Amino acid sequence: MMPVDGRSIVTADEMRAAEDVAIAGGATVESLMDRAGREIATAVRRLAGASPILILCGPGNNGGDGYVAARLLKEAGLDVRVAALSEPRTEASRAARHRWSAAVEPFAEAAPAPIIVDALFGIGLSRPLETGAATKFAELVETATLSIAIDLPSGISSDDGCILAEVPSFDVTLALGAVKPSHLLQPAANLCGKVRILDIGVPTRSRARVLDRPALTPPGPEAHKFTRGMVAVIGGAMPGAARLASLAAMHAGAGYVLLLGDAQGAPDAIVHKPFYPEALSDVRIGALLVGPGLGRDAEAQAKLDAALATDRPLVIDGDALHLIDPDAIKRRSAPVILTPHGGEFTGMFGRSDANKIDAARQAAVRSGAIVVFKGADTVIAAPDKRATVSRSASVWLSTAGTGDVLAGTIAAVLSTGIEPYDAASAGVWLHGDAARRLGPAFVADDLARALTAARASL
Ligand SMILES: NC(=O)C1=CN([C@@H]2O[C@H](COP(=O)(O)OP(=O)(O)OC[C@H]3O[C@@H](n4cnc5c(N)ncnc54)[C@H](O)[C@@H]3O)[C@@H](O)[C@H]2O)[C@H](O)CC1
Ligand SMILES: [K+]
Repeated sequence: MMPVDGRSIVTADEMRAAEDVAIAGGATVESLMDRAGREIATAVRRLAGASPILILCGPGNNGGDGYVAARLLKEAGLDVRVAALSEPRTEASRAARHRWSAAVEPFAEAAPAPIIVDALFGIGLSRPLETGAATKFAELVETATLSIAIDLPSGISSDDGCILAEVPSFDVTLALGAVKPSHLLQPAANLCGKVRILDIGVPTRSRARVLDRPALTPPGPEAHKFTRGMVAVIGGAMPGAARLASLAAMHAGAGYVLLLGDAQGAPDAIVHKPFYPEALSDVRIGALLVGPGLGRDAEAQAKLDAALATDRPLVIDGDALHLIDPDAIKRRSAPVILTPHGGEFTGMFGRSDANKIDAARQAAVRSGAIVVFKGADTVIAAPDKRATVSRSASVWLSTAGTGDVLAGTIAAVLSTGIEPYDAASAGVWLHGDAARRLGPAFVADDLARALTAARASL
């Protein structure tokens, strides 16, 4: 059972293509299923101990994996029952069913068990479970002491984070071969519990990955405040937001933070001046941040235009996202990172039918910028189609000012001169780690200060 951080995210089609490559290389569906079943049995044994197990098998190869695992767990001496939703319909799952020598209970009549293993549907789910089956399924999962989904909780579609019918939430999901988008994208991700990957011997390729702990180096002995990174934050109508972003930039490791606006109450370490456009052309500025609390009036627009006119790397957040034309960003030669939440994203790029990963990619291609599409399932995408998805963030991040903190954090990392996509990813990681450290009910100021500990942990 492998943790998911840093691993590739593959769609159902990419998984099937990987399976085809393995089969062209000499594997068979049966051999892949045997391997998957063996890995599942080992994982379930580790998780379940000696408790009685009920495995729910569906008609496809997900069900086939369930029959193989059931046989191996029974051979290992465990108390295992199988209930099937219908007869197996694929050749491999029929063969696996055939090798299960004990009874197969009708699904509708299956008695509960402490351990439930869901092998009803995996990446092949194409429509919601029928109402009766969905109700029975929820009952069995909810009364179990431990519920384990094989590949995906049955009822969620693999690639878009959507829940097709009411699906109970699981304690553990064992992703076969690789994580799929719905293990990370909301609302489906919330039903998966802990996600672990089982190696089934099918190598996968993808340009999408799960966010991993970044490799940021500490300052060297020759470092000074400007080589550590200088961040300039443009203040506006709501000065608290820019102050918060400045505070975050300091705690995320910037060497010098210049706040161009009202700095009342900000720490003395933050240098402050009234806004003047020429200040933005200082060649020592490693990252310019515009947007938090900027306002949306003519003055705000003028400040944004001044920022866009410089050749400094730029983070655009909050109000500035409402003022900017995404197609205009492409004309800039220096890097741009956009940090929209859902509403800002739709406002800028319109509604998209694509999943959140592809929507962020399309926005990155259109704007030529790195797009940080925020949420509990933040996606970072680059114009070259690289994408990184953050594991579910702390629910306590849903409080005022945390977006300003993220923007300041990303600006701090960007100011050190590292590649913008890596800077955005590292910023998202530091922000999430700071939130994890704080636990419940923190305020954005605490979050900014907790970045010191997050940064120190790298
Ligand atoms: N990808 C791999 O390398 C391996 C995957 N394995 C496992 O196989 C499943 C995918 O199997 P597949 O047969 O394609 O799909 P499912 O088992 O998810 O089920 C599809 C099956 O069910 C029918 N169906 C779809 N939705 C419903 C519904 N709501 N109600 C009733 N019937 C439905 C559909 O028509 C099909 O007949 C993957 O997740 C892994 O678990 C291999 O075992 C190992 C290699
Ligand atoms: K399943």
